[in-house]
Amino acid sequence: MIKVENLTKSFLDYQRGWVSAVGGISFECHPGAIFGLLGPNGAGKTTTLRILSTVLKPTSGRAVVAGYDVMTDPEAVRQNIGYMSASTGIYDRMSAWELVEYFGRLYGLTPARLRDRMETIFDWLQMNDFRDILGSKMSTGMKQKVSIARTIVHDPPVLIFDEPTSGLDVLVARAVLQKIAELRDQGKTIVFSTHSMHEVEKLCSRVAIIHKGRVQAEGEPLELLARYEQPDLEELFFFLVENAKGVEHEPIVKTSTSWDE
Ligand SMILES: Nc1ncnc2c1ncn2[C@@H]1O[C@H](COP(=O)(O)OP(=O)(O)OP(=O)(O)O)[C@@H](O)[C@H]1O
Repeated sequence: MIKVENLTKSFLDYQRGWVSAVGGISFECHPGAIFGLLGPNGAGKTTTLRILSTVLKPTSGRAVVAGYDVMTDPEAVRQNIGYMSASTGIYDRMSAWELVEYFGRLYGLTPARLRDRMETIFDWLQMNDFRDILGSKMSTGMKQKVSIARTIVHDPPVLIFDEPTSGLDVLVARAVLQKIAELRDQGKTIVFSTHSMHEVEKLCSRVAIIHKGRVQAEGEPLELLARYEQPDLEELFFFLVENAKGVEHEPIVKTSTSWDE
């Protein structure tokens, strides 16, 4: 499961001073459930997910993923998650099979276990027709399937998807959402970020609406509509964004051209 407590992250940006990208986010997500982070551009979704996947260190607060603290046990966290970001790449000169195999080896799977996992995944994602196609020749839909395959090859209990349908046509997006729902039904703990209220309605058992680095509301979608007396998620979203409280940017305290990554 995932437990996030009062997580914050600030960056030093030489034009804006200290930017508080995440200003005290808390939530929990359990096995067999999908937790959605819904927010506009710059809300702090990617930063939160990058902390959960140990790419970034938090400024303060705590995040426990699959039983391991991201600060004190990042290696164990990485073994237990699959993280798919917008830049989860496909290599032009590797075939679908070679790429997934390569990531399986990086995760330390034995040859027999890796072979078994790959046969299962290639069947499940219907990738057998393009096993030997190079990345440079793949369609967007094929690439997205390979990205999912490389994310789950080591069968991690926790999956983190950063805007997994961004830039996809409706057919490919629908197929991706269907597979995420099936992973949930297999008992995975899933957190994903999106701009799409429709995706939240379809998939998420709980959602945090994030704006200006803060959780503006968190709960079950239907319960949130009742709590804020809004007719649908779209109205709720605009209501919360219009009334959002944010984290103020602190003034520049020193000059720097480096970003705190
Ligand atoms: N490395 C960095 N240095 C400085 N500021 C950063 C850095 N990374 C993110 N930010 C700032 O933090 C804020 C939150 O960014 P983040 O990428 O987490 O938002 P997001 O919700 O994922 O948005 P999007 O939907 O556009 O990806 C933004 O103001 C962004 O400019």
